Amino acid sequence: MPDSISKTVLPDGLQLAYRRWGTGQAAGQALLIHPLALDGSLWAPVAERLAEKGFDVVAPDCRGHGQSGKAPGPYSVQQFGSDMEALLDHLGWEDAIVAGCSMGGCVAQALALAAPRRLAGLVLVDTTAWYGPEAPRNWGERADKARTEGLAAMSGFQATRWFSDAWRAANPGIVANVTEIFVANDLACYAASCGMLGNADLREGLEHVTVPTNVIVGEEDYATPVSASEDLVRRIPGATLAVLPGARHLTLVECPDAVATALLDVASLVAPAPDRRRR
Ligand SMILES: O=C(O)CC1=CCC(=O)O1
Repeated sequence: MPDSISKTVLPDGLQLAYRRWGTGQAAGQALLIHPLALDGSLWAPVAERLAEKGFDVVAPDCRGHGQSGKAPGPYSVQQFGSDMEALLDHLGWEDAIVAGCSMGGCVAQALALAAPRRLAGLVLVDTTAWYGPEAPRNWGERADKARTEGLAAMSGFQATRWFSDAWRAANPGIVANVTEIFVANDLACYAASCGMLGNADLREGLEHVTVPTNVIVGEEDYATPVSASEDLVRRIPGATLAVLPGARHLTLVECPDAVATALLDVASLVAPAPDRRRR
């Protein structure tokens, strides 16, 4: 369980909710950004492992998600990234190791491009820099399906995208919890988030990322396949790739040990604070 659930007010007046583990601990600071139509609670298994190692960990609910304000769209990954920067300001964190899964990975990249000094390290989990030329149409169709059929009708499709067959069979309670979070989404915010991903293109500028970066992906991820992670590794100087055998899209839930290890590995490469300030 997180130590607390808090809210801050963003510059446009919207409330941003966040969970925090290991409050004030000094081993490092980690900001964890969740996937589409889910919330910061998805990071709990990873956050608990980091807090056990002395990290101060925060996982927000992005705008339009979870307990954060339901601003109308359109949304952009740049807006979500600037929300994260406002959260860092609120926390008094000059920088943090920033990890994002799927949509959260796109937001983490947007933050890295817009405000590179706010990152001490970067961990990109089951994500992509670009969903490809068909993305606006594909994500538009996903939003239309949600509007016409409702999110509950999509939950079976989502569960098979999120988790491997064996893991779903072994963990029905967790699958039910994640599905419950998905189904509770505000439809307009879900559609705006789909539109955001359809338009997201973070490819330009990733060659300038200088912080230690780990990219991690499930071997069976067909939402953001291994090739998308390989592309990230080609673009980001010095980035390393871990492919998790047998796992699918939500490795933060399916393989929390591996994802926590990816964060700790990045933390071990982070320069001391005075050197980071000089960047
Ligand atoms: O495609 C999916 O269903 C999964 C997904 C895409 C973006 C995200 O955050 O989750």
